This record gives sequence, structure tokens and C-alpha cells, in this order.
Amino acid sequence: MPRQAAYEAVAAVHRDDAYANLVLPAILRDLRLHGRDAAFATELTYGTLRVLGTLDAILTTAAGRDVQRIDPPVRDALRIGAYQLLYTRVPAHAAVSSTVDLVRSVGQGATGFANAVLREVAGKDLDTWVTQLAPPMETDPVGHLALAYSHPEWIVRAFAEALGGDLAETGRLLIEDNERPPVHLCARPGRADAVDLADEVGGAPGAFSPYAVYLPGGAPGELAALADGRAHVQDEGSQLVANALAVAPLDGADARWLDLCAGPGGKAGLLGALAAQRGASLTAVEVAEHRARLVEQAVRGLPVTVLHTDGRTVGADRDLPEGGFDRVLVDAPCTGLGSLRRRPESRWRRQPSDLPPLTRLQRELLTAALRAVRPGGVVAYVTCSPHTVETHVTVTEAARRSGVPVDFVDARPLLPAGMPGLGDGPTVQLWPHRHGTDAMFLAVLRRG
Ligand SMILES: C[S@@+](CC[C@H](N)C(=O)[O-])C[C@H]1O[C@@H](n2cnc3c(N)ncnc32)[C@H](O)[C@@H]1O
Repeated sequence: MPRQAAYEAVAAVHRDDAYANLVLPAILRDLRLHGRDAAFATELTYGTLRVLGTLDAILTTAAGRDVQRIDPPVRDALRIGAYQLLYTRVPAHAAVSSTVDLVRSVGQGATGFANAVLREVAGKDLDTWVTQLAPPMETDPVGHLALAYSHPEWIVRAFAEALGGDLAETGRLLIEDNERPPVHLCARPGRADAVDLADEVGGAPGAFSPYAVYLPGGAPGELAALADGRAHVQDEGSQLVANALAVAPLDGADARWLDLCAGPGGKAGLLGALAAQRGASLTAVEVAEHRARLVEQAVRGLPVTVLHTDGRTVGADRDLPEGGFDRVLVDAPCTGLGSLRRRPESRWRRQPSDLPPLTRLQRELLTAALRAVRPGGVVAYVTCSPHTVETHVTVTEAARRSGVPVDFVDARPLLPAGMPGLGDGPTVQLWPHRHGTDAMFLAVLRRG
């Protein structure tokens, strides 16, 4: 049954462009899978989707034909079978026979083929397959890392560039991207204390964010603290960058805060709670209607006004006056390459051609933010991507072209004291393998 669930989820991702984290819960419910069975189905689904590139290279060799030419239902079943053989402790005979059963139910007449391919796959362990199929690290490091750790080459290249060309560290990042991501809670300031909340949920206080709680087990389920608005689910890195905006030094008024890209409302929830403690209020802007509704739910009871509009209308919208805000967050739409752990299929969907329209939008939104902030006020530009085109290039280009005088603020002192691996400033790049967070980028600008 767990394998059937994983098959249905993986097939829906490939057939319907579905998102695994959205389809899988419904499939688990339909098949009435709970506890260990549900956990196994989840591992098979997420694991198979993450390491798809490596699995496909191996299956292509084992089948003696391009995996893309195998009938899609059989192909997905083989991928789940190969994942079990190479990445889990499932005994080989169980992985093979259960996959052949699966193939019998989805691809008529292909059981002999599936049996032969899986026996071939099982003939070598993962390291041996990688040694056989990956180009040598010495001559083609990007190709090697891409195959060994299952990322598209353009993403490996982008990560390596953001890590200053350090390929050993790039490898550590890729390995981390293939791990099951942790679930972090944000204990909302003024409503909950992280240490008490950690006790309550059987978790541990976060290493860096004063609001973070690490949840054991990976699924937040029906926690009372979430239901009654004392906490929300939020990666620790997201908490840190939102908090950095709130603690950036500011002369003069500090009452009007703006979140220009607020949906679904994680950072607006934290900023709203901080604003409440400081007698400030937050305007949260979101262009997508359903996401604006999610922001409204996330900020209930906090001094937050949600605007369902385009953040680029600063100056044209009465509620978004030029120079009207003391602190502004631009948590820009981006490729999301910094949170690949959480979206197993996304590394295979994203394309380099996604970058130009996104970076144009990022520049426009940051320019709007620089117009929205008052002289002396601060803007935090954030992405959950470390791609330098979306980080450094966007920030320097927008600052240069905006016509607004701006200075970089060193973002490092705005993060908790003693936090390692923050680089040379003034911007900050967080990393899964260094900080256990998503790869959030933060630049803080002050309007002159
Ligand atoms: C990275 S997400 C923001 C995440 C959010 N800050 C949080 O912490 O939950 C970017 C958001 O910007 C929204 N967006 C995209 N274009 C926009 C625009 N022109 N104006 C306002 N919001 C926009 C997207 O719909 C998306 O919800």
C-alpha cells in the first residue's frame, strides 16, 4: 500500500505537473495510510523525486534504452523500485518483487522487463553506479556533482558560484538538499516563548532565532499552539531575515512597516507580532488573491492591514504612499533554489529561462520598496534563492537604477551574535549545510 501511494503521487507529479506536498496527503487519506506506512510512502515519494536525475541515469543504463522512452507508468514504478534498491534498507528481493507487482497493476505485459531492469540495478551499489556513470570530478566537477547528488547542472553551477567556487562545500550543500528537511516553528513574540513552546511540543529551541523551535518527527500535525495563534510553521532562516529588518537601527519614526510580497504570510506573522510589541503597524501587500486571503488568516489579531494589490503600485495607490514607511520588506518572488529540500520536484521543473522574468520583477519590486521607504528608513531585500543573479545582481542593479540614494547596511550584526559562516558582508547568505536553514539571502539598504 505505501508503494501504491508513492506511485500515485510520483505519477501525478509527472503526469499532471502536481506538487508532491499537495497531492500526497490526499492520496494517503484515500488509501487510509497512517503512522509508519504513511511515513514510508512519504519517504519513497520525496526521495524518488529528489534523486530522480541519478535514478534515471542508472535506469537508462540498466534498461539499455533511454528512460524517457519507457512507458510513463512503468518508468515511475521503476524509479520507485530503483530508489528502494539504492537509497533505502529495503531488502533487494522485497524491492524487486513489490515493484514488479506494481508494474503488473499499471503497465500490462511489462513485468518481465521490469524484473530484468531491477535485477540489473540491484547488481551494483550506489557508489559503484556513480563511479561508472558520473564524469570524473577532476575533469568535470559540475557534471560529477550533478550526477552523484542528483541536481541539474545549471543549479550546481549556480550554487558553486554563490559559494565562491568551493566545490567541496558545494557537494556538502547538495547532500543536505537531499535530506528530509526539518520543521521549524516560530514562537510568536508576545504570545509564546520558544523554550516553553519547545517543552510543550517535545522539541528543542532553535540554535539561532530567538523564536525558533525545532519540531521532532517532521510533521506539525494538529498542535494547539498553531491552532490558537501562538506559533506558526516557518523555517528558522525566514525568521532571522524578518527579524533583521525589525532590529535594523533607525533614527526617527518607527511606526509604519510594509511587507511588499506577503503571501502566504509567514514573515508578516512574525513582523506583525513584533510590530504589536513596538506600537507599530504593518501593511502587508500580496498580488495573488488566494494568497492575500492566507495572509489575512496568518495575521489575525495582529496590527496588520492586508492589501490585495500589486506591490509596484507604490505612489499610485493611496495606501502605498511614496516615502510613507519606516521599514520595508521585499521577500521577492524567486526560483526558490534555496529551499529545494522542501519541494522535491522543483529542481527538475525550474529552468534557467525562469530567471529573466523573475529578476525583472524583483528589480521592479525592490525599486518600488525604495520609493515606499522614507529617507533614513530601511529596506530588507530577501530571496529564498542563493542564485547570484537573483541576489547580488538584482540588488546592485535596482539600487543603481532606482534614482533613490541608498547605502548598504551591514546585515551581519542584525543576525544573532556569534552566528557562524556569514561571510564578509554587507549582505548575508544563509545555507542549509552551514546553518540548517533554507538558503535565504538578505540585503539591507538604507535610503539616503
Ligand atoms: C517569496 S513569496 C513571499 C513569502 C512571504 N513573505 C512569507 O514569508 O510567507 C513572494 C510572494 O510575492 C507575491 N508577488 C508576486 N508578484 C507580486 C507583486 N507584483 N506585488 C505583490 N506581491 C507579489 C507572490 O504571489 C508570492 O506570494
